[in-house]
Amino acid sequence: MSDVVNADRPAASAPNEEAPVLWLDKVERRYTEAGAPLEILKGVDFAIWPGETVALIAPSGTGKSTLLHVAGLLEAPDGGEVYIAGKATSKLADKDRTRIRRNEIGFVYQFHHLLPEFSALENVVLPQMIRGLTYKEAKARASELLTYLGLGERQTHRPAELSGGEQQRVAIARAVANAPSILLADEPTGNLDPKTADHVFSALGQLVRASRLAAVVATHNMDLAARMDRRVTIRDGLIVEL
Ligand SMILES: Nc1ncnc2c1ncn2[C@@H]1O[C@H](COP(=O)(O)OP(=O)(O)OP(=O)(O)O)[C@@H](O)[C@H]1O
Repeated sequence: MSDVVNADRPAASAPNEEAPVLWLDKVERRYTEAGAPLEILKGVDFAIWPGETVALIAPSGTGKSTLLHVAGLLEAPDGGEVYIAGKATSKLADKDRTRIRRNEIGFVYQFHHLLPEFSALENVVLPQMIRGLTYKEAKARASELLTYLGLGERQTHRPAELSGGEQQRVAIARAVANAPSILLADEPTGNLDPKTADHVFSALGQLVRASRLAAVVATHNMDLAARMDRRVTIRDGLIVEL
């Protein structure tokens, strides 16, 4: 039980006693540049609870992507611990970390990274089949999600036949296809015009609330950030509430 959060709760207090779904406990991350260490995260403490949305607003180069990569188990921290649903992840075998990432975490990037030769529907079906669902099951869920996001009539279109906002909504459907508990988004509307960004952001918010996802969204858009539950920044390698 030593890897389960109990006495050692995160400093931030939840509105109720529910455990945070993601907790970064004194997380450190450094790179080496020209032989010199570059300290990016210097002991980050950050927790987020189910159903919560947090905007991460920080200047370029301060470590937003690094933070999302570490939180999403794509990169290991150099110090500290990342807890997902109360479970410490740093000492897990690669295959267990991959399983947690696949089951619990959805990613949305600035550029959608959809597979160009597949339809919108197939792009949302594929991650579910990788997880072990049958095509029929995966298709039903994909179709339901795309319809929910206003793409019911666009399911058979390939990415190149969709607008930027539509492509990004497909990417959101793909990110949540396996019903993760955490959504990590890196500038998900950064590539869109303001009106389309607003649309995509609304769709994202609706989905997050309906599924009680915990969402961390890195954005430079203050209007969109204002619509989230909390806003944080990275200052001197630490997360600070705004
Ligand atoms: N693999 C790496 N090796 C060396 N340095 C890196 C590596 N990845 C990131 N960095 C450096 O770490 C710092 C933080 O990078 P990161 O991508 O997390 O910033 P960011 O806040 O997301 O920036 P942006 O808003 O421009 O995307 C930058 O100075 C970057 O050059």
